[in-house]
Amino acid sequence: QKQPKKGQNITKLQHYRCLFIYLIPLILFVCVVSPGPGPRLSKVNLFTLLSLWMELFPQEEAEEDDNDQVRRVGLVVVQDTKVVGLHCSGAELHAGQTAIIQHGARLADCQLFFSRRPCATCLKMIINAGVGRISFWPGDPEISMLKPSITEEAALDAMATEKLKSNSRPHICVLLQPLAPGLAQFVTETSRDCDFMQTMADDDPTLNTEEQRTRHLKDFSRHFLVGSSQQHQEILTQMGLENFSMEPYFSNLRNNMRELVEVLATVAAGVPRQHYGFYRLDTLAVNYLNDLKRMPQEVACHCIIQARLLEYRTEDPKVGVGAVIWAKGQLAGCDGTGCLYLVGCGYNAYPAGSQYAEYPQMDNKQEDRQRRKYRYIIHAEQNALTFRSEHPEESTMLFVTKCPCDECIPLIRGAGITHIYTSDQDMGKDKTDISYLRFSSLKNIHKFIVSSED
Ligand SMILES: O=c1ccn([C@H]2C[C@H](O)[C@@H](COP(=O)(O)OP(=O)(O)OP(=O)(O)O)O2)c(=O)[nH]1
Repeated sequence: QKQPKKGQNITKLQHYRCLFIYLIPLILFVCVVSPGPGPRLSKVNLFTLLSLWMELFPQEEAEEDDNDQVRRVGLVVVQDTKVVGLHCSGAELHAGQTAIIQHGARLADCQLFFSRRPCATCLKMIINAGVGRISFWPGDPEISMLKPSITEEAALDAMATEKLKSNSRPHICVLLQPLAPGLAQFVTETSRDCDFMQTMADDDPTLNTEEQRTRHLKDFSRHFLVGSSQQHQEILTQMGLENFSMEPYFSNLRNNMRELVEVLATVAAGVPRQHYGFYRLDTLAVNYLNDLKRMPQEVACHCIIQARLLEYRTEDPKVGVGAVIWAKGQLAGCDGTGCLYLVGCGYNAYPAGSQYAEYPQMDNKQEDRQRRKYRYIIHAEQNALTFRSEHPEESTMLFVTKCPCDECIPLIRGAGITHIYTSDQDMGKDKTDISYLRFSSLKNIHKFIVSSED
């Protein structure tokens, strides 16, 4: 057997030394010094998740009857990649009809994300309004094929929908994407450590998200997934999606659907319920009942979870922030949201259109202040206010996952926000480039922070 020459061994040794001296520090530099953004939700998946979550918007009326064949639907209206409407079915109007009533001809060239394939009655009006693209979650459709079983009504609706689909100008499709690698794990970790959980864990160290997540997962799976593969394949075929009902597409589709439902359950579990809720900052217990009348706790939690979903589009490598603005109109009732309507929403990110790493990404631990992110990043509230689609005169509520900073307070006041729902993490802190000193003394705006009931 040929022995390696002495010189060859030295070369190998040098090679390994080079690896230690140059390569490993380089890898560490890339990972630690310039962390880059964590895994992000794709826009398509964010809109899909928001549509599923809108389907579960808390309702004043009795819960849906198990035998009712028309199922509730959530809907997200997107214009130029910005969310301009969040809707859900109410007692009288379906989500699609509500969007027509609220946006009318402004729906032209919008994209619609439905939590179920809409019924023919909604679809014909949506197509007529000139919508650009319609995407739906490929579970049981609005006119249920599962409840109680495929009846004449569901079959007729499926046929009419097919005809409308094939004759229409807008592209009607299923848009689902696999989650970015590592995102599920990232969502689990950040939900466990998010500001809402941390605030509560200070009072109650036994609090953990796992139990709540398991409960949500069970409920949401029952709601959004079709239990048996065979039934799901039948539904897809009835809806003209026979390609999806074949392998390997079918397994991929079910897997993507399951993953998204898991993300929704995890994010929702990051906002504690039961003994916790949003209470007025200055007079916590005194106004408890009044506050409940103003905004039911379930609705406040629902909106903050929308903001938490938006967080996962952040471009800040360290902290994601999401914000949603809703207003309370005069006319209650036609929509499943009562008299609430969306004003705008956003997350923290670098100026629209900028390239990755074009601007500094470091925090205030970086000594060179020029390399810090703060003068470049647009805050979640700033994006929500900039791209708001309505400018209401009435009660306007901001739901934001981080206490608004001093840079945002004058903007919030100037935009006429009347109520803020947030967490008190960082409140009162001054971190040189960003400070949170003005929120607690902000006057004439009702402030609610998450805390325990007592
Ligand atoms: O009202 C606010 C406040 C902050 N941000 C965003 C901007 C920025 O992207 C990030 C700053 O967060 P933080 O104050 O936590 O600073 P940090 O330096 O990232 O973290 P640390 O808490 O370690 O100082 O949060 C908002 O979107 N809205």
